[in-house]
Amino acid sequence: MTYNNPMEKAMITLQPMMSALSLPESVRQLLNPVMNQPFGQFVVDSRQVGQGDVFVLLKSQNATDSLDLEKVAGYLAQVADKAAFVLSEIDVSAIQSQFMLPIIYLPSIRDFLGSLIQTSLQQQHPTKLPAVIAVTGTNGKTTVSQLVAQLISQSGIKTAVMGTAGNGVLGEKGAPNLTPSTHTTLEVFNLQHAIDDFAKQDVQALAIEASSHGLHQQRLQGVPVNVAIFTNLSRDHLDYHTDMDDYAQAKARLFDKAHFPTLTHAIINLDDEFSALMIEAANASHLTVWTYSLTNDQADFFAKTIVPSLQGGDLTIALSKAVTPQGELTVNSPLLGRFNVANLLASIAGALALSQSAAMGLSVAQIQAAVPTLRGATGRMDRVPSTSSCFIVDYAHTPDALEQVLTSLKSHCTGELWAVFGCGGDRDKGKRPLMAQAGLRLADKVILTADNPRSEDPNAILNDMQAGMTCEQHYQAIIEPDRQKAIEYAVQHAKPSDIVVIAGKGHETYQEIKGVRHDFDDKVVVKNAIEKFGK
Ligand SMILES: CC(=O)N[C@H]1[C@@H](OP(=O)(O)OP(=O)(O)OC[C@H]2O[C@@H](n3ccc(=O)[nH]c3=O)[C@H](O)[C@@H]2O)O[C@H](CO)[C@@H](O)[C@@H]1O[C@H](C)C(=O)N[C@@H](C)C(=O)N[C@H](CCC(=O)O)C(=O)O
Ligand SMILES: Nc1ncnc2c1ncn2[C@@H]1O[C@H](COP(=O)(O)OP(=O)(O)OP(=O)(O)O)[C@@H](O)[C@H]1O
Ligand SMILES: N[C@H](CCC[C@H](N)C(=O)O)C(=O)O
Ligand SMILES: [Mg+2]
Repeated sequence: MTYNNPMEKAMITLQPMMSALSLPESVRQLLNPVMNQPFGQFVVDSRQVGQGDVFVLLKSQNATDSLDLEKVAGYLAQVADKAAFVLSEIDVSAIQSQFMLPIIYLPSIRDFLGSLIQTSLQQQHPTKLPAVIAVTGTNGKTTVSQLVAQLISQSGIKTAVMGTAGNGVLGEKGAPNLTPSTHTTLEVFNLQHAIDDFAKQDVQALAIEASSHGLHQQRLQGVPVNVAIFTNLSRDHLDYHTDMDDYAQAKARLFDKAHFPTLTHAIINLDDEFSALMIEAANASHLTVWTYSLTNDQADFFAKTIVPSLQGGDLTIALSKAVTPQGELTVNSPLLGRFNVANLLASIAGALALSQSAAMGLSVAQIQAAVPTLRGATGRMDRVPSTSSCFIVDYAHTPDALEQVLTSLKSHCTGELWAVFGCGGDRDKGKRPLMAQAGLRLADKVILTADNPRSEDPNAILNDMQAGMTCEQHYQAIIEPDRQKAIEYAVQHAKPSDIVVIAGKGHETYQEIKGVRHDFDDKVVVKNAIEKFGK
């Protein structure tokens, strides 16, 4: 996404924006020299800076690049003849004299950058921003954000969604019309512009995924979040976060009013061991906390009965008096998998909370009516039609997700359960053997293959996955680095009563090998294999 600044675009100044921003006095003073300097817009990438723009220079997340002044000098040289001035997170005093433009050092800029961008957009064309529900957690963010968006949209409220599977406004009957996204949580500039675009289209509600990277890097700063949802926390991203505690603290930021002053409600999964940390953060911010659970009848949203099937399940959900005097909700859910009952509870709670927070007038009855019409997110527990075996494309790419998926499917499987999956390159290596072990423990037949190797050697990733495997497990697993061949093998050899799950790439339409993205869509490959082998 790029936003050009055509010369005819009105120039603005910082001065009139000040009353809408709560900036520390020290920051205001630092900004004084450029307070009345006209500019076009804030831009965070030197390559996209147009004439008269402000270049916001951010520190790299890459440890070796983070203070590489030679690289930074290159970025500054690129904008020197164009930018009105520079706001820098990096101390460039050692090279500043090379450039004839004002450079203001603001090490805390991420604390207010989103608000700064949003206020500048508001100054150019005022809009009413949507009410926002943000979803964090290791697994289930895309699913919950899409479900909650559908529940709200079905009641006639114009709703948008942003996340891994794409960004867009929900169309009629709640079908999302998504433009592919570069990130689960966009970087601050693209995120604020996307929200501004939604506001211009009169979007009233927005469900957004908050990744731990996004929270840690403050990409969501300035997003007016009303309701925050926590799904769960399990091993992932320990290439980026130092340990599970650091990872959990990043997630907990979403429940802190110091970061999101517009928060009113927190929706928290009581079944997760990190729920206490999230509840603590929410309580410290005096939020209304609603919990949900599959096992604990003290939760505000409790799945009292679950009758699962391969088509979804019949549920009775007990609602606490703190939420509604209405008591119980009986629904038929079209979503496959026990964990999707948890996702549904989170979504129902989120929709009711957003309605309360932003006075949208959504009723429990409206939500109940919408549940049977819900569609799961594409590529999550997604059945590919076949006249024989059951083929499912799923996005499990963590040990816990794989375990949840296989456990759910095992209970419906009268034949053998197959799992075809790999692990992504340039991502947390520690999860590789854990994913393999989850597959080997729960599936009868396992095919280890490539996911997105990115810059890594696919065979090296497969070796990491096989670390610690016993002789018996080696016998149980087939290793096939070619993902298409792996899928075709499973489709060809599956018997009618078998269930085959192809996990890890879900909605993705590419496979990234040595930095190049090749067309690859698990659902298309499965469909073609079904045709090829007459399944
Ligand atoms: C680890 C990580 O999050 N990296 C992100 C980070 O990269 P970086 O700091 O290394 O970027 P950089 O290239 O050094 O640039 C630093 C700054 O200089 C600027 N720059 C850079 C080059 C240039 O010529 N001129 C210039 O001004 C950049 O715009 C940036 O502001 O900032 C970049 C720009 O915003 C992001 O694109 C990049 O995401 C990378 C591609 C990535 O793969 N991120 C993944 C891990 C991620 O964020 N994933 C989560 C989801 C995880 C999950 O849910 O499972 C997500 O939210 O998508
Ligand atoms: N509540 C849950 N608990 C455990 N596993 C889940 C849950 N919901 C979904 N999953 C599993 O995780 C996979 C990814 O789900 P989803 O895309 O909704 O998660 P996400 O948090 O958005 O992932 P990402 O970090 O890639 O954005 C699903 O395909 C399913 O296998
Ligand atoms: N949001 C996740 C997606 C992983 C999907 C999997 N297919 C892979 O490429 O590892 C990540 O960026 O870690
Ligand atoms: Mg996601």
